[in-house]
Amino acid sequence: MTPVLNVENLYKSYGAIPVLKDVNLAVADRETLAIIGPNGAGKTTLFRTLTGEVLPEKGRIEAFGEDITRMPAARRVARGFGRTFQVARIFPDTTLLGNLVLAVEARKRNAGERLGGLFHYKPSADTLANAEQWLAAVGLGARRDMEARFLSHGDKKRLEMALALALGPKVLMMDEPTAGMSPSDRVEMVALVKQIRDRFGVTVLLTEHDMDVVFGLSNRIMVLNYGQVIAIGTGEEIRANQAVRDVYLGHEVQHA
Ligand SMILES: Nc1ncnc2c1ncn2[C@@H]1O[C@H](COP(=O)(O)OP(=O)(O)OP(=O)(O)O)[C@@H](O)[C@H]1O
Repeated sequence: MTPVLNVENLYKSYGAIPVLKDVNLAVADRETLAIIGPNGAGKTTLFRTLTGEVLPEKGRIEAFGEDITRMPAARRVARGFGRTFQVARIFPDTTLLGNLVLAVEARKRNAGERLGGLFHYKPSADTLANAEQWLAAVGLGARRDMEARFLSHGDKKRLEMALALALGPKVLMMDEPTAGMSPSDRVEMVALVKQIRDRFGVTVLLTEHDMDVVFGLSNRIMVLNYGQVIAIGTGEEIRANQAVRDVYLGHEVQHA
């Protein structure tokens, strides 16, 4: 089966400093893969080459069999790459429902549908129903008329997830989905991601520092160190890997 994502010999440097050194990776359909490693290992850079925010100097990225190495980020979204950010990107002064209406309409526009004019604009019943469906999917249905800025940090991340889902992703890319969250919000986020991926059949790629989240969510884990892949495997394999223990997990993993 063609992998959802196939990365070959990806190389990126900033000035004289190589940040990704010939990274190879294949991600299977519906897999959840976490990219971990010490600070500065290149996780965010790798993530951004996949979303299209950073262009590699060498190597190739294929998605669903198509070469997307130089494809702009917006077109990747239209190809099925959804994403969330370390700091949730939402529309703070708009209601939750209003946020979702914008996302649903963006998807329709991507699909070539014509929407109403700028003046006298009113979302269609279909758009509203869709928007409500996504809010409900992340557990925010009851607060549809609240302005987004009043949500807690954890709920802003839920809203952002609904925005990403409303664009119809096949791959959901999450940059530190639990950054800055309380332990209870983290547990809820893990449960939500599991529920979403099983219900909608999405492939999930994430970077994350919290090892409970990483081991709790992932089918496979990739470990980067100084821009090189030092290990890739299941949670058990990664826990048992001496090189990974030496550079990253240390004694922490013995308690995980
Ligand atoms: N735009 C840039 N210009 C110059 N150097 C950069 C740039 N972005 C990242 N770097 C450098 O590239 C290296 C890898 O950074 P990257 O952010 O990808 O690491 P990371 O593994 O995500 O780290 P962290 O866990 O701290 O987020 C670091 O040494 C960083 O300082």
